[in-house]
Amino acid sequence: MAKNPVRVLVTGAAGQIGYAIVPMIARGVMLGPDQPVILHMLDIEPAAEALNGVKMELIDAAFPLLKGVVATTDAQEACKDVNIAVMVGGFPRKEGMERKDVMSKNVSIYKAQASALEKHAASDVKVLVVANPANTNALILKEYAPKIPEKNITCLTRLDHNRALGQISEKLNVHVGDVKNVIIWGNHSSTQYPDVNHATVTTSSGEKPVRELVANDQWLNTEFITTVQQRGAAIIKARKLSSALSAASSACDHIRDWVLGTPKGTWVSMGVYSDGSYGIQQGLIYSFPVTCDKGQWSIVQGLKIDDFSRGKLDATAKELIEEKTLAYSCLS
Ligand SMILES: NC(=O)C1=CN([C@@H]2O[C@H](COP(=O)(O)OP(=O)(O)OC[C@H]3O[C@@H](n4cnc5c(N)ncnc54)[C@H](O)[C@@H]3O)[C@@H](O)[C@H]2O)C=CC1
Ligand SMILES: O=C([O-])CC(=O)C(=O)O
Repeated sequence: MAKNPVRVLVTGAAGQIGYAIVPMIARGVMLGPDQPVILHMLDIEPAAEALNGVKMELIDAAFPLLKGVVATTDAQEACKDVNIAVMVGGFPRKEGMERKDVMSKNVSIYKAQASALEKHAASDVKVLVVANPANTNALILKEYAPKIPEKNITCLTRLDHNRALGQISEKLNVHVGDVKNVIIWGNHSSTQYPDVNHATVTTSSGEKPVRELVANDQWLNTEFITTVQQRGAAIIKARKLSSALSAASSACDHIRDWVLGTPKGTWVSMGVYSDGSYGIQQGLIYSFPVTCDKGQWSIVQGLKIDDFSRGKLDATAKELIEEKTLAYSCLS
């Protein structure tokens, strides 16, 4: 029997990531090739015409799984009965703007959209915040939508995770699909800590630790980390636009694994509400290694954290605490 359609909201749908992600969702990349979807697309009034253009293209693409499209500038209408919400809409930093100005605009947007989601979305809606500052926007959304379970509000660090897999694959000249269990700890910012201490590569003679195969701790502890931390900036420099196809693809990976589960023996990175694991204070949205089963994520426990890693985990937590303080000062 055919499945009932799942309603998927994409905010900022007329933007770059929006344009890349909606055809992926309509093709089953996010929820599977047998899962019909109804797309809800939200953008703001100045982008209404462009948003309608995206809707026209979705109709023209004749996707068999796409059972309906809602394209609107009304947040309440956009959020109505949605099961999945991918929050991409936001205010980008413009020349001359201070970090506080960007933070102020975005936390106000996320406060308002939290209320629309809480009132109108399905009670078990799963939320993924992509727009920057992603962790702090997600935290604000959580605080202002108290009826949405905190476990249902996450932010995207899967792009950083995939970037780390990509760098190891390039370094070792192995297929990216054979590399697993890297970790992104902390903030989706340049303080994030890409950690390979538990990562492995599947080889013809079994699974081998990445550290052993790379055999270059100097590279792993310096250049590898900064390359992943700075990859977003490198893409902006090269494209004069920020990452869109990789961000869209990683957002699909995030939701797919969350809903359909992670493969046995594999974890992924997700920005989730800290429960105090690994000494990270509660009350932050922090990226941890997680496994997913039956629509629920769980933080991977018991990984050994050496002194080098401890310092990095704490430094990115410190930045998130500062962002949280700044966000609240913008809202007060
Ligand atoms: N977490 C991650 O890994 C990544 C995050 N990003 C972030 O994703 C966000 C979107 O990036 P792009 O698509 O490249 O930007 P973009 O500027 O092309 O698109 C953003 C869209 O959001 C819309 N928007 C603005 N305010 C809105 C509101 N209140 N409600 C609904 N829509 C609204 C804009 O009109 C625009 O269409 C940015 O904040 C970017 O920094 C980008 C790449 C990776
Ligand atoms: O900095 C940006 O706007 C883009 C971004 O988050 C990334 O590519 O990781």
